[in-house]
Amino acid sequence: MNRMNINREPVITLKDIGKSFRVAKRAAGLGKAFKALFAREYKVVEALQEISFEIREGEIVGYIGPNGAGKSTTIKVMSGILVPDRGTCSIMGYTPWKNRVDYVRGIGVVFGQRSQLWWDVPVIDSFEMLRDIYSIPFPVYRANLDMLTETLGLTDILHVPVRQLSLGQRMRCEIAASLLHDPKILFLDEPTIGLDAASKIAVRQFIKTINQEKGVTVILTTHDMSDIEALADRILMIGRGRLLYDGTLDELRGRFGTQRTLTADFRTHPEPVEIPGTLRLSWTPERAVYSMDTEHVRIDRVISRLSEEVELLDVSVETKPVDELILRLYEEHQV
Ligand SMILES: Nc1ncnc2c1ncn2[C@@H]1O[C@H](COP(=O)(O)OP(=O)(O)OP(=O)(O)O)[C@@H](O)[C@H]1O
Repeated sequence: MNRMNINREPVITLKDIGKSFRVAKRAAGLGKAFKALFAREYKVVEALQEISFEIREGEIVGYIGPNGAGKSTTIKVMSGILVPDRGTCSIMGYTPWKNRVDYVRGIGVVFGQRSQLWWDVPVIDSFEMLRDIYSIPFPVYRANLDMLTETLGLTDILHVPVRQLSLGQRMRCEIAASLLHDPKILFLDEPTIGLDAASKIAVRQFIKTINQEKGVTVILTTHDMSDIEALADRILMIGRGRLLYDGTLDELRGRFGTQRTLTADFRTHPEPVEIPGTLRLSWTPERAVYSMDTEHVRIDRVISRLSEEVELLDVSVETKPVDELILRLYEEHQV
């Protein structure tokens, strides 16, 4: 994210948004299932409970949480697809579900699990239809199409029907489709789901570019913490419908920041070495991995203690990977 691009005024403001769903209870057993035919029982799922946050223009925000936490529901509310039960939402001055026709001209939405492209026609035909739907002036459409074709590498696939595309190719087309009308805000719901490593990197790079060069504000839900690490330095974490964390990745690192993992390579030494104050995560005759809290034990002491026992060839020290930090946060909030 380019901090210079960030405007101080919030472009998105959610206040006390709540949404519940009434879902039919599944009856267990034949007798109960038969009874349920006549008297359906329902339970209420509190998908969102008093969700409040602000996002400023130019930010890239990672919206994370375990399965069923309420991420997609929030994106649906913010993109005007779903009306919440309570609370207010103002995005670029619009209430998404009230001024939907005007509002959608300013936003782009990509649901990784669902397509906005027409399945049986070539990609370019879907793009042309979107040009009509959004009444995009021809010069704007042409310029955006050229830019998107080049940066997302679409030249060879524009004339292929969507159903023949690989997942990575389709996702690049979905992202292009969401940006043809020059939206100021982009909602991405799991944009890298199922993609191979190269496609993930390409998608991430592109998101970064449009944020930096066009100032597009990006809200991204993902289960892939490398997406978060590569793109978002602000994280909103939701669990069981409640907002549980709002902070930067660096703040999160700082919170669990004294944890380190030490990996040592050495000449063959089959017997494991215990080092007080550390937890030995693995030991093979040539490699050992220890974790430790640097508040309680000094790394140089651990290394010198180890070198008394083995002939060290290489040592590396790492902070906890982001995946682990997030897991700790989930554990802390019991979600
Ligand atoms: N249309 C619906 N009808 C009934 N329940 C729903 C509906 N949509 C969502 N829910 C429920 O609301 C809760 C939040 O769902 P949501 O899809 O927002 O979670 P999520 O964080 O996006 O999860 P995932 O990571 O699994 O996609 C879940 O308990 C889900 O079952």
